[in-house]
Amino acid sequence: MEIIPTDIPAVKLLRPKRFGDHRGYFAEVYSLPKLLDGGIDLTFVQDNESLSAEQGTVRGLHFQSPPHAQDKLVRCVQGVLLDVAVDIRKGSPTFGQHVTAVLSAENGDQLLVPKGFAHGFATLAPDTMVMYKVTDVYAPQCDAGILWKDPALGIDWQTAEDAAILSDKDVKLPLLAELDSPFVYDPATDGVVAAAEVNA
Ligand SMILES: Cc1cn([C@H]2C[C@H](O)[C@@H](COP(=O)(O)OP(=O)(O)O[C@H]3O[C@@H](C)C(=O)[C@@H](O)[C@H]3O)O2)c(=O)[nH]c1=O
Repeated sequence: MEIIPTDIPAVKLLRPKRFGDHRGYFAEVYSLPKLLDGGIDLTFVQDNESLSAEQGTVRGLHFQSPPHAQDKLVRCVQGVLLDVAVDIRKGSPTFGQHVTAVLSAENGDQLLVPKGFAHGFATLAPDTMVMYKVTDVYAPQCDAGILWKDPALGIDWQTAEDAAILSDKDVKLPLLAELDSPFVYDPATDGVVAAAEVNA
């Protein structure tokens, strides 16, 4: 398992080793000890899967607020997608900046999107299936997000804006400037403390 830093160090690209032979390949796509070796100490409690039929489907940008904030380990098992993580940690030197990664069934790459980031993706092929592990359960009362095409984010989604397919919920999400982020950057850990803890 290669763990590759990105432009925002808290976001990591994971590349599982593939053992190819005449049948195809074998890969460990998740290994607790290998992640621990790489300094990633997370307990995942739920595995999610979504299928998007059309190329140009955009899901995001989403996060769950504390006390149900989630780290996400995202991979593509069919098709190809552009995965996006936006830093929404107040006080972070990279606040408002983002990381993108092309994840595909072919490349097997995974993106680790930590707490304090809004996450989304655009499908770059039809019938794209995404699987991701999360460190907290679904909590609809903590569900929040930012508008995917917020010009302040400057994300190149590789998708025509007027043709993108979104949920009714996602077209109404606020701009980053309208969001009071619940995450505060912690320079000691390059992670987050919940705003509630800071104010306590
Ligand atoms: C996320 C989620 C949704 N649901 C339900 C709620 C709803 O009826 C249906 C579809 O939910 P959504 O429209 O929120 O699904 P979707 O837009 O695919 O949401 C996902 O987007 C990506 C980008 C993420 O990062 C995820 O964390 C999640 O927010 O599934 C669960 O039961 N459990 C879950 O964990």
